[in-house]
Amino acid sequence: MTALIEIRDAGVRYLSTGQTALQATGLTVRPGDLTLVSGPSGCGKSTLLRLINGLIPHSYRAEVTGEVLIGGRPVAGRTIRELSTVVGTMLQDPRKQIVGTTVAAEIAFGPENLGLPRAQIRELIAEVAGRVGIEHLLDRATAGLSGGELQMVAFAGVLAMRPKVFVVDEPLANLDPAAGLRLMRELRRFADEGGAAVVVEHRVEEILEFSPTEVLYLEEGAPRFQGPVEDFLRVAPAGHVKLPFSTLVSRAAELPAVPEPPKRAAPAAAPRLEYRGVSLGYGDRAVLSGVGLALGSAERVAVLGPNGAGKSTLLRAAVALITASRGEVLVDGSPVAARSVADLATTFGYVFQNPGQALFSATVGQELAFGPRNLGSGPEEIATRSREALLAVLLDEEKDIMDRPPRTLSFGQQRRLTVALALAMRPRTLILDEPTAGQDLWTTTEFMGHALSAPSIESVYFITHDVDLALTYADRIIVVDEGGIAADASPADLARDDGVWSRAGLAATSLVRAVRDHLPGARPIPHPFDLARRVSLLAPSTSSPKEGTTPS
Ligand SMILES: Nc1ncnc2c1ncn2[C@@H]1O[C@H](COP(=O)(O)OP(=O)(O)OP(=O)(O)O)[C@@H](O)[C@H]1O
Ligand SMILES: Nc1ncnc2c1ncn2[C@@H]1O[C@H](COP(=O)(O)OP(=O)(O)OP(=O)(O)O)[C@@H](O)[C@H]1O
Repeated sequence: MTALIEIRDAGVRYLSTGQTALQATGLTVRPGDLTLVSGPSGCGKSTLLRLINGLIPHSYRAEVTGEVLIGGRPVAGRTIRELSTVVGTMLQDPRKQIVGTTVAAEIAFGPENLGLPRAQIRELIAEVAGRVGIEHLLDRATAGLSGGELQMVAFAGVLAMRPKVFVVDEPLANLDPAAGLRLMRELRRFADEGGAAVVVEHRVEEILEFSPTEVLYLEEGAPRFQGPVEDFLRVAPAGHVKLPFSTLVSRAAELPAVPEPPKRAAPAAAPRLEYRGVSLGYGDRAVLSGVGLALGSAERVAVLGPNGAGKSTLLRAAVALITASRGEVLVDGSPVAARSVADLATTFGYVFQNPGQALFSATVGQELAFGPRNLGSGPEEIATRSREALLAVLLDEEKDIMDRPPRTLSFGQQRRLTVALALAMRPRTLILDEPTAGQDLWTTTEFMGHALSAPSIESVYFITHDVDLALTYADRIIVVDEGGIAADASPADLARDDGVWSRAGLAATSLVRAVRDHLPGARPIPHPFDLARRVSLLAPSTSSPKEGTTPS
């Protein structure tokens, strides 16, 4: 049987930086395969996908060695257009691939280019939208969709092209658990029907039930493990990929210990952010109504909820990116509308879901200087702030970082850069929309730890679909659903509240199940900051001998 993808001893060096991003990598994908690619942020996962879909060398200037065959034929000499009929790609940032102004037009775009008759296209739109659960969005403008909605629309657009192979770059970060499940089911079905899928994902636990055929684990651009998933679970670096809780417990001794960042008591009497009877929406689309909520100045608050529920909308109001149609939003006790831009910028460091919305300078150095310069900082002060911020997000050692154009960083590195931009303003509260997208577990733990230890930071409010991240980092979890605040509780109480959990479509991950089983009624998960503590607190009796080491 001809392999759909055959990569032999491939290497990639980007010409813009001279950096080798991939070396000595091989991969064979046959019909029926679902291949999982994992590895730390910046290890070369997206680079590998770009080799498969032809973006390298067509759209990125790069020196390529080795051999890449798609559908049995070398990619060299084939156009991206031709390759796109074989390989369907879902990028990490869906905004980069959506061309249709409405959702229906987006799904129709590929089939129209393939010259399919109108009636068939109409049927295809209905079928694909039904399969991925976006029928209700068909008439919507793509410009006004939430991050997760957009991701599913991009997926539907690719599905409608009927490719032979799907390559999907970190699909789960922006999706609520139900949508993630729908997407993974479609990919499995796609493979079972004779296609194949290559999925880049850190959240290994969530891919396991879809029986990946093979795992390729990259580190610093080279394969460190390649083989069956059962073997991978034994040797995978436990601090880097999200493994099932039982696997973590059995390998607790290997987990990195990261100290919990200091908490600074807040002298302020008023909450940092308060909503009094607040309604928010876009034009005549009401999203949230009658919200009453007070977030403290020294709290770590996670915001969970389904795609499109209004999580980003809620927090955008903190920095006046959206104005309440009713009620009042207060910052440190006074109306947000009355506060100056500079004042808001030093109160809240706001990090968008999509780095493209925040990065616009020619180099990382200019990007970092922009905010502090507007606050009146001089060159020395700017240099100090930039250095500190890069250190906090683990980008200080990246080659020639200050002179690099931001677009030459990996997606995860770009996301961390946007956190650095916020930190350079020395805000008191960080607001992070999906902080873990593009980040492996170790990077997340480290950079969240560093960021929260930054001297100015008193509190952090973060939006996430990663239930475990919310359980381990937050003091308090807020669930946004059905136009309002559906729950507001401590992580431990919320984990045990089966009602909210299923109503809001949250995933009962293996950690959630462990909380429910191991510590009935106790006050558990006292936001154990690091994994080792989390494991020891939840299952003190089960630490077993070290099994395997890092993959080799
Ligand atoms: N600029 C906009 N114009 C019109 N509607 C919008 C706009 N931005 C968001 N919406 C709609 O408002 C609702 C809430 O969007 P929001 O981005 O707050 O959701 P979210 O909970 O953050 O979702 P996700 O988990 O997918 O990021 C969605 O139905 C979305 O389609
Ligand atoms: N266009 C580019 N030009 C130069 N260097 C690049 C470019 N894109 C990525 N790199 C570099 O190549 C390396 C691999 O990047 P890649 O995007 O493949 O990583 P990744 O594993 O997908 O990361 P992430 O999980 O953070 O998205 C990184 O060091 C990155 O900085």
